[in-house]
Amino acid sequence: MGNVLTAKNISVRYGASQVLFDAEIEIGRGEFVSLLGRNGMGKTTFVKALMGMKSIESGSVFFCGQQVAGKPDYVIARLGMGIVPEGRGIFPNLSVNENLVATAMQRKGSMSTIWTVDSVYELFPGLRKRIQNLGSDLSGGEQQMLAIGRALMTNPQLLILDEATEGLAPLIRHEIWSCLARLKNEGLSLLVIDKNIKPMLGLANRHYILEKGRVVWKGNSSELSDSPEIMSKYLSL
Ligand SMILES: Nc1ncnc2c1ncn2[C@@H]1O[C@H](COP(=O)(O)OP(=O)(O)OP(=O)(O)O)[C@@H](O)[C@H]1O
Repeated sequence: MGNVLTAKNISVRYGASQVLFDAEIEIGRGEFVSLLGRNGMGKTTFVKALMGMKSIESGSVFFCGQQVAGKPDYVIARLGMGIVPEGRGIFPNLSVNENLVATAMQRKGSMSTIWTVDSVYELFPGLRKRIQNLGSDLSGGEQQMLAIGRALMTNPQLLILDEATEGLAPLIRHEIWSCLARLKNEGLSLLVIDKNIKPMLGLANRHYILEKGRVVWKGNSSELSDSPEIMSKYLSL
């Protein structure tokens, strides 16, 4: 079926300092891929470069069969790249319902579900109870669910999550992982940045490790599980 995303030779700098060096990633349709690495290794920057939120110095990004490198973020989003950003990015002064409606794109994504406010509330029943509450009134876990719901409302071809379980209680984290497992089972392609390696080993098909802006390792979950030296060298595990 081909890849939903193929990025090659991605180099990015902030002013004088280069933070990505020929980074690459491939995501097959329906694949769950993780992007791993310690703090400050370039994961968020890589995702921003793929999304058109950070300009790239060189490299190519094929998304859904189109070259999107250099295109603005709203064009790439419209093609179906959805993001749950670090820090969640919800509107604090809009209600839960308004937050969801704000990103809605009624179209067929890569899943059998066409996401509407109702299907998001069915995925996260807790959010339905908070329908009229402002974004700022929600707990951290509820905000995270709302951020995922917002991204699903775009009916994406690829969903990217940057540290979606950070700072959440174990039970809520578990709920987020179950949600991602369900989305994967329904055929959504996912790219996930997260520090919790154990659930990632269970869920992800393949992994990429970034170290100082370079992809230093890639492989599947059993290869990573069988490489304790890689995990301790690059992930401090
Ligand atoms: N806006 C910016 N201006 C200058 N340097 C930046 C900027 N954003 C990030 N950097 C630098 O780029 C490097 C990569 O940062 P990035 O946030 O992409 O890493 P990360 O792997 O996502 O880390 P974290 O898990 O801490 O978010 C770091 O050295 C960081 O200090």
